[in-house]
Amino acid sequence: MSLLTINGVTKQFVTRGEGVLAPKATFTAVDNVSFEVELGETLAIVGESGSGKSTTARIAARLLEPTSGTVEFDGQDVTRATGKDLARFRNNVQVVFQDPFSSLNPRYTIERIVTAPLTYQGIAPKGGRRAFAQELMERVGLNPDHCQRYPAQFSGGQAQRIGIARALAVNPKLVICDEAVSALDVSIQAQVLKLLMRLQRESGFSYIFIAHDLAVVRQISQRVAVMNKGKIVELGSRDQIFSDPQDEYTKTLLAAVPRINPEWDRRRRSLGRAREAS
Ligand SMILES: Nc1ncnc2c1ncn2[C@@H]1O[C@H](COP(=O)(O)OP(=O)(O)OP(=O)(O)O)[C@@H](O)[C@H]1O
Repeated sequence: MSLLTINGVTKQFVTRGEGVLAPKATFTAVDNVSFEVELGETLAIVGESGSGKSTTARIAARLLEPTSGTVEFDGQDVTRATGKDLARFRNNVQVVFQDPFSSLNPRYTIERIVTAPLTYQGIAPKGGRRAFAQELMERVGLNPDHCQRYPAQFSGGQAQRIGIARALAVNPKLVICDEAVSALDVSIQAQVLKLLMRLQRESGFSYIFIAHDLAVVRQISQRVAVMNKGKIVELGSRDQIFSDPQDEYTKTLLAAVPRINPEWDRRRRSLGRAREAS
């Protein structure tokens, strides 16, 4: 049985009308999308800007209700779950967003931020909040003594590690990474990717990994869904998608990946390391 099943999901938005030149209209952002995520796997969703990746992710996380179709988690239909059922689902499905700073309250200490998911649910960690926060910090490769600091005292890569620590606090079964490494420098990106892969090996949860960057997707995913204009045009194993794409749009997307100049990449990496160290 799959962990998550997205079944024929469609999401329409009604755009605000602005007079006769731009009348009110219905826009289909996600169009009859279906896929499954197995426990322990990483499914990447790729596609150009506006193709519907984030809307699909938000529906999968129940941050948005679909116009039609269903979302099943662990065999339960959670499409319109409320109350305790929704709370249980939210425990199991965590989201890591693109901009780490915008999702961390600048006025809260890291200890308060990473333990917030427990606070919402009235759970008191056994050894106390401080020890729990310190353990999470260690798991994501941050100095546990820094848990009394504030978000502004961390670099972008470190802030994203804090976002990941917060997601792990409730022991989720599925983590949705929505462009989670896109805002980071290449070398920091590589470190965070390594961290995400290590955490998955340790805890066995699944990822839905949304990204523009196909090199990143190739590194982390086992299966890839390609979206175009709200539809999944192709879904297959990573190797099939990258070595033997069937759909014309997938072929175009792969052909558009720039070739990296090794010297330029080396410089970017050392610059990134220097920034992270400072
Ligand atoms: N709340 C909303 N109201 C109206 N239109 C929306 C809303 N949210 C998203 N859209 C539109 O739906 C389409 C899909 O957006 P979505 O953010 O899912 O795409 P995306 O593939 O994630 O793009 P990006 O990579 O740029 O984040 C876009 O055309 C977007 O403008």
